[in-house]
Amino acid sequence: MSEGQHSRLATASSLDAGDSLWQACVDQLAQDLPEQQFNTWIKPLSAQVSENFSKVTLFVANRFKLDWVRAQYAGRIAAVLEKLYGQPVQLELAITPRESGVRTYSAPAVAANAPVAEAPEPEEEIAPGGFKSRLNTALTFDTLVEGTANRMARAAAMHVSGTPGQLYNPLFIYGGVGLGKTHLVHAVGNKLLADKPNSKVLYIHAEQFVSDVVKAYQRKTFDEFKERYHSLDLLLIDDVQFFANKDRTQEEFFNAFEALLAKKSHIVMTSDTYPKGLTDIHERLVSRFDSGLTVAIEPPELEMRVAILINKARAEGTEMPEEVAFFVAKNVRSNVRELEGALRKILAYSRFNLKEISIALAREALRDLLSIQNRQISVENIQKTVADYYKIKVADMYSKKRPASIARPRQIAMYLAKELTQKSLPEIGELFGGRDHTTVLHAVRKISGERQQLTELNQQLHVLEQTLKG
Ligand SMILES: Nc1ncnc2c1ncn2[C@@H]1O[C@H](COP(=O)(O)OP(=O)(O)OP(=O)(O)O)[C@@H](O)[C@H]1O
Repeated sequence: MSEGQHSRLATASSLDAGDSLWQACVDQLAQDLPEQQFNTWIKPLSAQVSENFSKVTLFVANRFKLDWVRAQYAGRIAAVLEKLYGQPVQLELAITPRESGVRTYSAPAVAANAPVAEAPEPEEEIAPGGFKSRLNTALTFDTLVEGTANRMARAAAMHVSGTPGQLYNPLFIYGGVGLGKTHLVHAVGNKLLADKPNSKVLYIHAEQFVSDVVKAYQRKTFDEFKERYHSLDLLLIDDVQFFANKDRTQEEFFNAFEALLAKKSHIVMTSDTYPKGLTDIHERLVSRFDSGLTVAIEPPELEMRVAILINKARAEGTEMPEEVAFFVAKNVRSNVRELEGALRKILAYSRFNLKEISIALAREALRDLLSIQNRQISVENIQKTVADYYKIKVADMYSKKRPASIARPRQIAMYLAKELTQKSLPEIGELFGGRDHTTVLHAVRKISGERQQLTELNQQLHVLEQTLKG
């Protein structure tokens, strides 16, 4: 890299780099701290990073929080910043000025299933007439990379945003954490508002709906509540699994649901599981969830992960070489949120060290993450986890027995071994009692084909993958 490139990096991107440093720190803390602590104390912080990154000022809402963050977290935050930056960083805490003109960086929404009350307020789109849609305008179809994993869900969502109230009502989108469900529903709302700005669109997290019901109940304002919800053209509701065990909420949602469908308004829902997999939700609601179109979003496949990395890096003003994207995509497999975290670490690392992005740099920036992965996912671990899950003996993974009750879990374990480790087909065959690589290939193809067709198998694989990834 030339001298000129050095100074360009150091100056032109110093604001972005400050942003990246703080975001990388937040990502690390999200992994290190219990979710509750992270959401309460770290996520609401905003940071101001000095020009040369030697000083970071954190802004906290009030004196009480300032004292608490200083006592409980300042040391830890400083240590993470130092590790990321490679030099000691001076940390200061301050109370957020009321009319602050300073540019600060807020924590991104990194933690899964964060309680809505503590989530950062989304940018609110005020449609004519003053209706607040609560949409995040950054989450559009344009910024959502398409791949096999989300093709169907994306196509259905596109269709709904173009002609709401007709086909696929309700649209029920399900999948594991960080796979883009929230992004997709915001995209539906943003597209509809772009096409028809007078539409009444509302995005709401299921927990917020629960809390609206509780408030309406306490304040006896059910008429307003009903008017608000029943008058919508498009209701986007995220994470409906949170309705479990909330009877009153389920009743109100049922009413809203019926009212909206009757007037041909559209409902788009997301959940971490398919409707019949939901627990503690009334049957009449579950059957309605399933009465339109139910589509899954799968974990992104390799090519899609590569494309996501390259696109997101470009959006940050950086070209990520394809081989680096491939290296990262091979190693970070579980979901898009983790990919984003890995990308932020790499960008921050490259900016602070004034080094171009390469595989060596990515390996260095992600060393903690890679070592955790290498430690956790081994073929032995997969065999044990799958055997436990299907209640067979680990020894059956190597045995020659063929009854379906044993052969199938064995095929599932082979499939997972191919998916989650770097081992080749012959190596996997060897670890499964010296089987031929064609046997492994057959298992991998069979299970991945069936996974597309059989919801129950897909669900079991999701559970196994989550378990193995820790
Ligand atoms: N296909 C994609 N292309 C680009 N960005 C994506 C894609 N899928 C997900 N993302 C990004 O990944 C992050 C996580 O996605 P999102 O919050 O939508 O996940 P989710 O499925 O709703 O997860 P959770 O269940 O944890 O809420 C977001 O920043 C989102 O923009």
